[in-house]
Amino acid sequence: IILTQNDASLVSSTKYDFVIVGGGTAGNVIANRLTENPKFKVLLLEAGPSDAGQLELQIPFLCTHTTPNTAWDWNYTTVPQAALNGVSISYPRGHVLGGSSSINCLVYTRGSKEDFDRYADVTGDKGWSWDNMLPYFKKSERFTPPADGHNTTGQFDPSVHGFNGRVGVSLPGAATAIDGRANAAFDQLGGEFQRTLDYNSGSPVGFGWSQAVIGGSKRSSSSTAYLAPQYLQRSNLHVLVNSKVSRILQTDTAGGLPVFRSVEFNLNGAASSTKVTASKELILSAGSLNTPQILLNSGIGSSSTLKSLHIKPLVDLPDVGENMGDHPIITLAWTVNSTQTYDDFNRNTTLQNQEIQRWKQTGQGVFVNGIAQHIGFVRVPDTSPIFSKVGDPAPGPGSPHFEIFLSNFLLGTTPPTGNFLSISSIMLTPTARGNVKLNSTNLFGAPIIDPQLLTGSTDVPLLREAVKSTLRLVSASAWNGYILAPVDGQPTATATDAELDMFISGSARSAYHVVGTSSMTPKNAKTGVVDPDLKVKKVGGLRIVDASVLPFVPAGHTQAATYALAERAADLIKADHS
Ligand SMILES: Cc1cc2nc3c(=O)[nH]c(=O)nc-3n(C[C@H](O)[C@H](O)[C@H](O)COP(=O)(O)OP(=O)(O)OC[C@H]3O[C@@H](n4cnc5c(N)ncnc54)[C@H](O)[C@@H]3O)c2cc1C
Repeated sequence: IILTQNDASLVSSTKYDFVIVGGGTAGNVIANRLTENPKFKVLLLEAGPSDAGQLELQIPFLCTHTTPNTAWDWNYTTVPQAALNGVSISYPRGHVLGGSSSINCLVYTRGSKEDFDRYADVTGDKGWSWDNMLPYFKKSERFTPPADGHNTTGQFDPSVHGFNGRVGVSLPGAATAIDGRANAAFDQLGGEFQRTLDYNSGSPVGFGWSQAVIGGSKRSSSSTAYLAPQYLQRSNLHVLVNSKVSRILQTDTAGGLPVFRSVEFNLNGAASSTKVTASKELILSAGSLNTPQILLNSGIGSSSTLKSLHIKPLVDLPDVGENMGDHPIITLAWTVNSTQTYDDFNRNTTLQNQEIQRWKQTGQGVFVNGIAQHIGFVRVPDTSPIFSKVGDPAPGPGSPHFEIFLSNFLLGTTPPTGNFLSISSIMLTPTARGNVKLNSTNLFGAPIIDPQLLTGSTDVPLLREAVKSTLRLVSASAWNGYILAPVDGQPTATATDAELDMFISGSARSAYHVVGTSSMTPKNAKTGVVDPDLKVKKVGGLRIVDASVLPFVPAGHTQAATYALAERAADLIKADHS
């Protein structure tokens, strides 16, 4: 049941087996799976509001309207980014039930087999390998016919998908004016643009139809999927929204280790805090930025840094908040000779409202689609000079270095007139590592976020390859008569590397795929924050289950990996308490 402010005393007087901090992508999976056992009493604490009834969170096309500067976003900003001409960039995170899965851009990509095999290698736990994780991808997924009911034969590989899980995943539900030309361009050019049946098979290289977290015509989030009414009816699940956890507290000592099973939270911004204690485990699922913030505020982190902030160090774990990995993204755009793009739906509120009515009444139309119709993954050849000094940052020879996706509109701020095609590239194998730290003047306010985007030695060269590849894609004759001109200031095929690099430093941003700030390392390793079973090192009673535990960002948008890791985590937790 979703509790209200009036139920605070019920929470204080209930004995919970598990308390989960953060009702986001991963946290709701854990809440759902643990309460499958009627003997477990679970409290889920979410800082943001409920997502119920919010159209912008439900309509796939409106995903770009959910952030920044909304009540559903933590509205974070990074520190100035040296490789981005010193600008501070907006860094959204979901602040609502469902977390970032309620506000993200819905793209469903898993990464490569080798990403997961590398997780297994670096943690010493084969459980994180692709072969072991594929059943968890399938367990979380409910592959669903697209809204327009078109024949999807040959557009995906059913053998790698789940059809009975929780999160709806679907191919595009409305055809767009660029579909035919995009497919023709892939086929004309071949090579790096070769098509693949399904990039979610573990071997992503190739281009195909986009897959998005859409069930029917609606966004499928961890809230709509894992906290659907039939699960919220469970009497052993209490969900408290508008409840911001400030820190966790040591409850006792076991086996020489401090045990942390209590949390302190403030309901609806109240000045006084409430405390609850889990009898079995506390699970932090506050995401890659807030999980380390909570740990640090609780005295778990680098002891010397904590001392300098006048926080009593309780557990020395210097890697808390370090090892941050994220994907840089850059979007190119062209004006096009068509009135069939989606730009008018972004700039004209009358048209937008008409389309919202159509979506509500029929579940059809433009708004059933997310941001991309086609997605492809490209691997830079092994012989590239980029790799000659430092080697290939990809986890293996079957993994891509960048992703390209096509949008039938200008992805970014829509100008008053014009029709556009956008092609965005995401550099998938960053070696830059950033960090998140407490803000010394406001420990519980926004943390200091520094992803250090594009500062790894192969980062700019690989993003430059992505831009070159995009320029080759638009050179296909399939676009003749359609693409008119690049938008102002954008490089063309004759640009030098120096010109491309200038464009990159002026235009690259984050794809918001931040991971790694509570990294998994082998049991007994001196580095890292959690063991491969996601238990926090050097303490008892505490696990972390969210994207922050992934030691490397996978070659894909990060929600699919987060769902799968949370599904496995739920099994690990259940097994420990069976
Ligand atoms: C704008 C945007 C677009 C994206 N687009 C895509 C995409 O298209 N495809 C894709 O796969 N991935 C995308 N991502 C990334 C993906 O959504 C995230 O990697 C993933 O959802 C992270 O899941 P999580 O469980 O780690 O954290 P989250 O889902 O962010 O959950 C953390 C939850 O904890 C809550 N919380 C935090 N601190 C506290 C506290 N102190 N007390 C109580 N609760 C707290 C938060 O409010 C939130 O609900 C996008 C992300 C963003 C921000």
